[in-house]
Amino acid sequence: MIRTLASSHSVSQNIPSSLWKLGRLNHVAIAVPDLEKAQSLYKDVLGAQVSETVALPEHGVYTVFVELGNTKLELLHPLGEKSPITSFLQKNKTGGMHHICIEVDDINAAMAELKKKKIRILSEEPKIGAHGKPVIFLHPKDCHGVLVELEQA
Ligand SMILES: C[C@@H](C(=O)O)C(=O)SCCNC(=O)CCNC(=O)[C@H](O)C(C)(C)COP(=O)(O)OP(=O)(O)OC[C@H]1O[C@@H](n2cnc3c(N)ncnc32)[C@H](O)[C@@H]1OP(=O)(O)O
Ligand SMILES: [Co+2]
Repeated sequence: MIRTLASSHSVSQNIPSSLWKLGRLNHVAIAVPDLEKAQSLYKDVLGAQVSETVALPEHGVYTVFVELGNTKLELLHPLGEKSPITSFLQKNKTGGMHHICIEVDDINAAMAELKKKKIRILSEEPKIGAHGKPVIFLHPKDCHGVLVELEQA
């Protein structure tokens, strides 16, 4: 149902009764064809605090984190022949927004419920993500065109 916003700014709350809930936005990930150039943009041009490059062979990516205070950017570059971001970069040659990562308080409960709701989860089990915590990915075609990563808070 569509509600027209008049004088009130209250947002209608429709909280499903589930065993888990969404938390903070952990990061927004950007896939880039040249990691050093992207690192330099955020560090030298925009003046952000930027991490070293970390290789995550389990995920097939190199990552760099940019600190933004309320959240982070994750710069991604393919690692290895089977990187999950290779075809994305072939389609988006100058790079582009690749996924968002939202924290959850119980990733196993989230996984069980989302499976029941026919949202495709892109691994059999959670993997350990860039912050040493379990993560899963939800298929972009089941999330209105956005690849969604869920990370155990
Ligand atoms: C370290 C960790 C962390 O932060 O802790 C990370 O983030 S690791 C970050 C890297 N890891 C991951 O992304 C893992 C999960 N991702 C995957 O398994 C894959 O990337 C898929 C999402 C399945 C897509 O794989 P691939 O691009 O090879 O498949 P595909 O070319 O057949 O794509 C299927 C359809 O999805 C679309 N598609 C592909 N990637 C997309 C994306 N990032 N956002 C939105 N749509 C996307 C394609 O355009 C295509 O749509 P059309 O059919 O309409 O053309
Ligand atoms: Co990520």
